[in-house]
Amino acid sequence: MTDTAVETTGLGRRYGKNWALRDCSLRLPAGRIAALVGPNGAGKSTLLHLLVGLSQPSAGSVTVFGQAPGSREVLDRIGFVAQDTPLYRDFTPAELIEMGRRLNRAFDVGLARDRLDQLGIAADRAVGKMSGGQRAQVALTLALAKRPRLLLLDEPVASLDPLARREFLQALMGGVADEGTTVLLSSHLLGDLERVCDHLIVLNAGRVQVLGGVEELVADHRLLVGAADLAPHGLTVVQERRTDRQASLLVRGYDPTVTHIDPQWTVHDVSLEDLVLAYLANGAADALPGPVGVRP
Ligand SMILES: Nc1ncnc2c1ncn2[C@@H]1O[C@H](COP(=O)(O)OP(=O)(O)OP(=O)(O)O)[C@@H](O)[C@H]1O
Repeated sequence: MTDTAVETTGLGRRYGKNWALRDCSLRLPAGRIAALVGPNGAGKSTLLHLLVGLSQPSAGSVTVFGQAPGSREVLDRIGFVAQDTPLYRDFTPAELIEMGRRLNRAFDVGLARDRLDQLGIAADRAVGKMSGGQRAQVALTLALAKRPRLLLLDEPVASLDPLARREFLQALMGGVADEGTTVLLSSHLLGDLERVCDHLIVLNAGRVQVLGGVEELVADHRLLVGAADLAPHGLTVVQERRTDRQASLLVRGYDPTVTHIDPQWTVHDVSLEDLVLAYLANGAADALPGPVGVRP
């Protein structure tokens, strides 16, 4: 038994000349709910596919619970909901549940049926005739019924309405809190992620840009606002915005006992959304474990 769910070292995946993922080194402790965030084309699906063994590394290495991805033993422990929730469209949920039971040794048929019942999703209707949101719920149900130790979700809530999204995330939280499941959840909906995730991975242009616990990261950043001509110096600035008179600086590692700022300047907490957007806007800044870094 290992307390590390996912570990990658120098992991890279290239398509032709282009690196979809480069030099990715990260560790995801077991039991965490991690947000995987980044702009379109940042490499999120590529990373998830490498973890499931659907794609092979071009460089570096990856382990899931200490083993190479793709083996039967590892696959038994992973639930994966791919982007656009591909399901056999002519099949009904009842048939998909039966297929899940035959393919997975630990498949929980009762859990799957009960969950669909609660959601009011008919077990005997072809999934191809369902709405995108209902299909997403069926796909999540099948993944949860595997009782996975690692749940990988590639933009699972994109097609859900706000109520369904909340239900989905609550079910996710409930399910994983009971079971201690590790979750890696790719999404563009930063507000949702802030509520459910305790760990953050930001990918930008194929690289890991930010990595760490959400609480620690949020606590380590501040927004400083004040007159532009009195702007403080010597701070690690992630993003700077200026008008003629005013400046606002999103900074990392601000310590009021060390850095003096003008009393007219104000200091504000940041949300996870502020933090992620600031890093994405400044591709040269990063917040990785280890020394504060600005890449050459
Ligand atoms: N099979 C493939 N063949 C060629 N290029 C690919 C392939 N899969 C992904 N890519 C490229 O790799 C890069 C990363 O793609 P990926 O799908 O991992 O991004 P993403 O972060 O999941 O994006 P999105 O948020 O749009 O889903 C993109 O430039 C994409 O065009």
